[in-house]
Amino acid sequence: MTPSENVVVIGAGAFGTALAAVMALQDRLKVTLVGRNPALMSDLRDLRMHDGALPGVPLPDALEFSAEPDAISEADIVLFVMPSQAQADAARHYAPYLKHDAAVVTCAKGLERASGALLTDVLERELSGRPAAALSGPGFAADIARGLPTAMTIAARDADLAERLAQSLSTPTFRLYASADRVGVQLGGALKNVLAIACGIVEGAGLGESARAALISRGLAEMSRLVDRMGGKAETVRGLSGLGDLVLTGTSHQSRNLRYGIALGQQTHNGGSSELVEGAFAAAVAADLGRRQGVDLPITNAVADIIAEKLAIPEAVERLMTRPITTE
Ligand SMILES: NC(=O)C1=CN([C@@H]2O[C@H](COP(=O)(O)OP(=O)(O)OC[C@H]3O[C@@H](n4cnc5c(N)ncnc54)[C@H](OP(=O)(O)O)[C@@H]3O)[C@@H](O)[C@H]2O)C=CC1
Ligand SMILES: O=C(CO)COP(=O)(O)O
Repeated sequence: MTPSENVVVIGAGAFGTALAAVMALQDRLKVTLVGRNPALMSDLRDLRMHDGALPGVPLPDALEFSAEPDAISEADIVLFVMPSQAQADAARHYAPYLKHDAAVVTCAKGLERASGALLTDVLERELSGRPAAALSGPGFAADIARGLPTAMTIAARDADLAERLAQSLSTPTFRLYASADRVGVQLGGALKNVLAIACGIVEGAGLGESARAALISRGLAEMSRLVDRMGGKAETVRGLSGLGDLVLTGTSHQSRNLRYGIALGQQTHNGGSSELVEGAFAAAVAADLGRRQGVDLPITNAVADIIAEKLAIPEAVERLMTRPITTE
């Protein structure tokens, strides 16, 4: 079958490689993984393995690799899969090579540190207003790349675009749901990382499983309040990108955010992790957003203060537990 759509995934880390690998198994898609390191891209092409990002996972023969920015020039759909704080730079770098009608999708989970902006707004700012979609939800790169069943959400302001992207990019093992709530989907993805750190702190400090359940539940309430205030739908946070991803990363040791929180809770964190921990950036940004929007985010604020070493864990627990009694 001749592929009917051309997909480029920019960012050859764990998630970018996993998305490219699962999509390249579909005959209807021509998929290219674009990275910025020519030696790595050449190795991936030759070895069909990315041991640095996805050890032991073979990459499909149909997947193409490039380190050249003009590899995106024929793409119908371009996925930006680098850390949140690199999205603006990457968009600026690749903008001159984008086809005029290409759909662009951010696959990072976070907020821009300098502005507090959602990443779809960052892409639209850097790409002259071209409409951007966001992909988020529960799915570890290793699970996706191994073909384990996963479901995520793709959100665009235009519901037709979200549905078209969900149809195009879904596979028999990687199922996408369409949403028109970009705000809810992206705040869910950014805040769940902060709450996963909170769950890790609870685990690392030995505060118990009951405390973790309370955090997940009250964390979800916090997410809903911010989403509502920012113009999204509170019900979105009960979906894949809120509750789904919070349950996954708040309980699984595969999560880098959870592991970072555990190290904080055990007081073994040495401040210098080489892993990407999106929630460590998002905590302060979300806390600031909450203050500016007048939204109460007690768990997020506590995580931000613990990371900034302004608050010790026992004080954080006392602060959360002695808040005025209220209704649920
Ligand atoms: N891993 C996972 O399971 C999931 C991750 N995500 C999200 O995906 C995003 C990326 O995470 P992940 O892939 O795990 O991270 P990794 O650390 O594995 O990879 C990040 C990749 O981004 C590349 N990169 C960094 N800056 C730029 C830039 N300016 N231009 C182009 N490429 C750049 C890096 O390239 P280089 O090596 O050259 O520095 C690297 O290949 C995060 O926001 C994360 O939350 C979402 C769902 C699942
Ligand atoms: O977002 C993820 C899975 O949905 C990955 O979580 P971590 O970034 O915490 O590893």
